[in-house]
Amino acid sequence: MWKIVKTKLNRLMVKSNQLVLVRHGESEFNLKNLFCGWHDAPLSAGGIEEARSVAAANLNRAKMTFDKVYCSKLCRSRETVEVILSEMKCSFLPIVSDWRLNERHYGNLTGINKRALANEYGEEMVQCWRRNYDGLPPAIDTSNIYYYQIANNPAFQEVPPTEFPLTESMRMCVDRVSPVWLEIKKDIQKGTRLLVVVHGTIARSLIKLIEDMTEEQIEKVNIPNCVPMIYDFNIKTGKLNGGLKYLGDLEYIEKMKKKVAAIGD
Ligand SMILES: O=C(OP(=O)(O)O)[C@H](O)COP(=O)(O)O
Repeated sequence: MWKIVKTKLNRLMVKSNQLVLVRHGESEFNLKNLFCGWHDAPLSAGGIEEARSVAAANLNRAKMTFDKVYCSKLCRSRETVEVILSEMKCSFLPIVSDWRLNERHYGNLTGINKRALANEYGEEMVQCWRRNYDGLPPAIDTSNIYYYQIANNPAFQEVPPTEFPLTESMRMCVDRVSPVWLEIKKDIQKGTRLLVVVHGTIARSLIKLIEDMTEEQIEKVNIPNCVPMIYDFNIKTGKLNGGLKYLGDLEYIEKMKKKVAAIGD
């Protein structure tokens, strides 16, 4: 007991605390270049390997340790957490899975190939749906083959019916993520070391809130799968000590950012 109190006291005396953000490993929908959103696609074999050899390996190499993990209700986020914790030998850590960290709902674009959509509507329209802060895909309806799977997913039973989205812009995502960010920030200021494993748009929403970025700035940010992103905070003020740091091979990270930014094949 005394040992735990002493460790916590030591941590608070250190005066700074780090937050690690990770986008989940490649999902089967990422692999096929399909809009995914609230569809519950599992990790691909490559995604499981990324969680092991990119996320966990870099975290182990940097000797990172955690007290608590946040993830979404989507299995690609949870599966990534499980691989990382197993590789880091800390599967005992508490995991908070919160529906408000689910990926942006891609509306009726869910399940559509990005290149096929660009061929039909043009690249500019597709990039507007993907990255414009107010880009709002058409609402999902029963003509979408994933409509019922999403509506009836038992993992989403905690979502209040009035808040269950049919489509979302990034602005709407930032609004839903904001209260979770305040909870995360409280943990950071208590000295709790956090790993947050989420999705492309949710990581971008958190980055916007953390760095107080403008809409134009966040539209240009693209998040590679499984690359740990680290922020250092002053515990007392809650303010950032410096900017975002990526863990891993910089050439690989730049290549993967470009891949995510592109519409793909
Ligand atoms: O579900 C998605 O995000 P995720 O793979 O991070 O969960 C999106 O389909 C990613 O596509 P985008 O990069 O065009 O926003």
